[in-house]
Amino acid sequence: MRLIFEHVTKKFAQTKAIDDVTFDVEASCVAVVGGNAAGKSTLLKLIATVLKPDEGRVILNGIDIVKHAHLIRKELSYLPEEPALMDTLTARDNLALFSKIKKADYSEELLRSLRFEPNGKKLVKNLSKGSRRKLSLCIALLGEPKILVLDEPTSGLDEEAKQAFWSHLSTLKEKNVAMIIATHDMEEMKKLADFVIVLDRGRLVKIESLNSAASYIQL
Ligand SMILES: Nc1ncnc2c1ncn2[C@@H]1O[C@H](COP(=O)(O)OP(=O)(O)OP(=O)(O)O)[C@@H](O)[C@H]1O
Repeated sequence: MRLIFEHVTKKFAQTKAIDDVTFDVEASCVAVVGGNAAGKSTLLKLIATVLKPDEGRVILNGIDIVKHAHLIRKELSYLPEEPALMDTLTARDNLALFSKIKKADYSEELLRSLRFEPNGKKLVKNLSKGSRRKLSLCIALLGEPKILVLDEPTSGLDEEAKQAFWSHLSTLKEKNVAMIIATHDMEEMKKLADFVIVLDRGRLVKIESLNSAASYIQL
């Protein structure tokens, strides 16, 4: 994956959530880190084409994603920090519904690999935070997307589920799935990521390579 940010700014009223960010990375897996309100979720939303920049361009694999959002949306799956689930349906019904929307069946193997055992009768609104997270992850991974944009994917997961998830991502990386992940789980991310992008109050403060095979140009 090649991801280019060219002088990208995104404002909310007076707040510059992303402030003149510029980088050019070629990598399979990019970690986005920073403290609260650093701009991580906003950066991911720009890549997922949920938001448009006020200034600048975002180019993903040669495509200007503001001009051609529909092309990127076909290949990309986005897990928001607060995923929208159908609360009044069961987990299985959610999986069936999102499978239809994404035109991709879910497999028992996927559920097992994320340690998710959906309870037949419970409605999603009554599930624990961790179970809701596992369900959201299963939905995000439906249909074998080529690019994953994941916002705090392991938040609320227990240790076993976290390990299972990182190991699943590692397998996907071997299958050439590209990933951009905002996380506080840096120990695990260091094993997976080729680059770490560090944000602070909307500014790019550091971009660090963790893998000599990956490359970047900070313009
Ligand atoms: N929809 C919005 N309306 C107004 N301000 C927003 C909106 N989204 C983000 N912001 C502001 O933009 C800044 C960056 O927010 P963002 O959610 O991108 O940060 P973050 O690094 O993901 O934070 P956290 O780790 O706390 O989730 C914050 O000051 C936030 O209040």
